[in-house]
Amino acid sequence: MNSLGGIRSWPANWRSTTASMTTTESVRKVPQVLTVAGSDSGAGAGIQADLKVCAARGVYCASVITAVTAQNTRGVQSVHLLPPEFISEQLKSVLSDFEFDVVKTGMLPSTEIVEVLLQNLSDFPVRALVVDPVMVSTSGHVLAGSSILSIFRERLLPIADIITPNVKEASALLDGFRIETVAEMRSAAKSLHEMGPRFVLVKGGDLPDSSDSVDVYFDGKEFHELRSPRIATRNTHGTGCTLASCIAAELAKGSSMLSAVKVAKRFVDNALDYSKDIVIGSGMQGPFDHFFGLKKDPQSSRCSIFNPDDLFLYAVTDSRMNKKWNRSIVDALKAAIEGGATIIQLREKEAETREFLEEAKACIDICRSHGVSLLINDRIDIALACDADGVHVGQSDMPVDLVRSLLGPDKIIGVSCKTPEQAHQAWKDGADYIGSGGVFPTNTKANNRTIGLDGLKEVCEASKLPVVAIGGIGISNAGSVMQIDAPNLKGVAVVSALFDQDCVLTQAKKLHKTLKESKRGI
Ligand SMILES: Cc1ncc(COP(=O)(O)OP(=O)(O)O)c(N)n1
Ligand SMILES: Cc1ncsc1CCOP(=O)(O)O
Ligand SMILES: [Mg+2]
Repeated sequence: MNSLGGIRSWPANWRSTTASMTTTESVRKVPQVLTVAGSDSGAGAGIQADLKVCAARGVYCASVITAVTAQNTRGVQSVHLLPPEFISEQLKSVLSDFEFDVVKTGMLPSTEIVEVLLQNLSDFPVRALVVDPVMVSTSGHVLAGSSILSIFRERLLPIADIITPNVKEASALLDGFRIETVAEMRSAAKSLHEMGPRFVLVKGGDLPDSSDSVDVYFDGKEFHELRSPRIATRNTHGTGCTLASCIAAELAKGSSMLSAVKVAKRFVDNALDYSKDIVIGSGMQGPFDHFFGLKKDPQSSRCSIFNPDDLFLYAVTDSRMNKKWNRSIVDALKAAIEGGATIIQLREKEAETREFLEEAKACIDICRSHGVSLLINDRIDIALACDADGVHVGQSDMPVDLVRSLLGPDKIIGVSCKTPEQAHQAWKDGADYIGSGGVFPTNTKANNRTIGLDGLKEVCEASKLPVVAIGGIGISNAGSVMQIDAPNLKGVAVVSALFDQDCVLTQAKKLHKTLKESKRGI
């Protein structure tokens, strides 16, 4: 693991060994994951889910099968374990050939199978290990009994980079520790962390009586509660395998751990939402569609991992203000994020291209390590060059349909709109959100027409996209903005309220608190 919780780097010579096997000059390394798990004949979970999510996230996935299950949407009818020697043959075969970035484990149903895995991981060290301690199927069938608990605790967990138990699995690993609240999930995450994994994600999907699905992430120092609204659907078979494999895929592409976890959670939420009404099989646990990102309808075709709730406290940077207060962009961003900023836009109106790019790269590192998206203002070329999470463009910048075709389906695109017509066009052109304002007069952007709270409301009502309000917003008036009656108004974007201030951290915290209180009051 590197300092951001990403994965270890390859030895300096890996590229030359790979290059020696090809006749072409340039070698393109494809991110690679190995899944070591059980086969699900219904293809909703297990190896089949792992292969699908990795393919959907642009990562190659090889598979070592530990057990073959006869299962469908009604449950598990039968399980056949493969002989440990043959599992070892599979492991040797692929580990001696491929250069996996990440190994992900799922169903490891016997001590002997864990032993052969450990032996092979010691013969062929890998860069990162994601352990999904699969024990019971969604339908309640035991897939790995209590006999595996001690080898998990003593030998597998200590070498894992992250473990992803649900509450039942966390409880089993902790000798039956009762987990019924988020506070108990936190205690469980802490105790599991003491067993050796570098990161722990306790999944709260099965927690009784909660309207949100809350997962608790612990890095040994800090907890993060990752919340998303529950999606009413029967099609949840394979969510655990998908989440863990998506984490593995994102790590393989170079993400930090927190960022990988956030992307994976969002991927699962989006897949569940997209597939909530599909009918496959006659049972109670249907599979979902991992390829929602490839669908034909332009509005549903984007494999977007954008979460509109991220617009809650949108920090837009300003280099003149940083100069005035004598702080670096990196320090300003760190403070804003620590104070609660949920998305960042790098708005650089003065820098030369080279300087802007260097700045963007430094900011990307900070944002990725905190799992916060970074968008670039105006400059599509800079966004492409630094692989930012997206861009924000205005009505006189590059047209949105062209931006979408240049950036592809995954990137976030925001568009400034002052009128219902512009909002409709932004949606048609494939934007993800609208920035609407100036709501109040501002000194930050010259000659900017103020639309007021009424203008904002009119845009929100016409918009099929989520909206963030901008312009002259600060602690004193953020409440009045959030209280306009518009469910798609997701937050406020601010420049001077954070960055033209003595202490960015204090202002961010105060504004975050104000926004939370006004949201509660709605
Ligand atoms: C979130 C958000 N909303 C609106 C804007 C303004 O964009 P634009 O109209 O292109 O003006 P400039 O920022 O480029 O001056 C924004 N940047 N962010
Ligand atoms: C970029 C932008 N677009 C519309 S208003 C504005 C400036 C917002 O700055 P501030 O939050 O300091 O009023
Ligand atoms: Mg612009």
